[in-house]
Amino acid sequence: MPDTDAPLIEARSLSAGYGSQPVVRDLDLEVRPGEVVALLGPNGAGKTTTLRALSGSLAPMGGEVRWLGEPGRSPLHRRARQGLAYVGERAVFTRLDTADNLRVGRVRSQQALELFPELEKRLRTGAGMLSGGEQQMLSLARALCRAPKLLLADELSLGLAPLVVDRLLRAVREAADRGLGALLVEQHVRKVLDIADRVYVLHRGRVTMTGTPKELRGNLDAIESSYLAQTTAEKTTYATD
Ligand SMILES: Nc1ncnc2c1ncn2[C@@H]1O[C@H](COP(=O)(O)OP(=O)(O)OP(=O)(O)O)[C@@H](O)[C@H]1O
Repeated sequence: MPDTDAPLIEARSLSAGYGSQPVVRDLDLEVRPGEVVALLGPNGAGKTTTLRALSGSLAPMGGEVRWLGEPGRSPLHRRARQGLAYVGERAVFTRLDTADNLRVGRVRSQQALELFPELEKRLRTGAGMLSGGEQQMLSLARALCRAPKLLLADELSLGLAPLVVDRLLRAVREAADRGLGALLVEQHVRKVLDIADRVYVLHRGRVTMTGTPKELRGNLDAIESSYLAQTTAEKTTYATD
């Protein structure tokens, strides 16, 4: 009998990067069905690189990624057919209207509207004219309505208003409650901890903390100040350049 709780995706001692330079080193991480996992860390920590290596769009430099229990590399398009959804920057066709964006994504409008009724009055609006939040609802609807097994999402809420962030995160939580596994890279630390089951904190390419949100709550200030420290360090570097 198949193990329904088996990890959808697993990284074991994963190293990944660009050229000969690893950005992420010795990373162990997994996502199981029904759980929302948050991947946190300051700018440049290697979060996007991790997602790219997990998705199959970046080859590991060391260690391995197992997708649906299988080791070895398969390209993103094949993983997509097998149930992996990747939502990065607002992935909408700006010259098409909302309804056509859904059609191209092979999603029925009705199904998308059940997820985000807000889009109903925007079905005939060009996606380029939608607000950032509406564009991200459209991207997420296209991903979730195809009933993926695993969602990898890179900063879903970048630059969006807090209420819209809540709305998007709630949609992911509800999909996870129906069996989706989700790995979310998020800058909204406190908001994502409200919906996450587990958290990994990445710093300079290594996991520095992992646990449940409850276990990490005591370290929230340290996590957030590592983001600020990064920003301050960058500013300092620029100032002395
Ligand atoms: N295509 C690339 N080629 C070379 N180096 C890259 C490339 N993409 C990212 N990097 C470098 O890898 C490091 C980690 O970047 P990555 O985007 O994974 O971090 P991140 O944690 O997602 O940060 P951010 O929150 O700023 O997106 C950075 O130093 C970045 O400059």
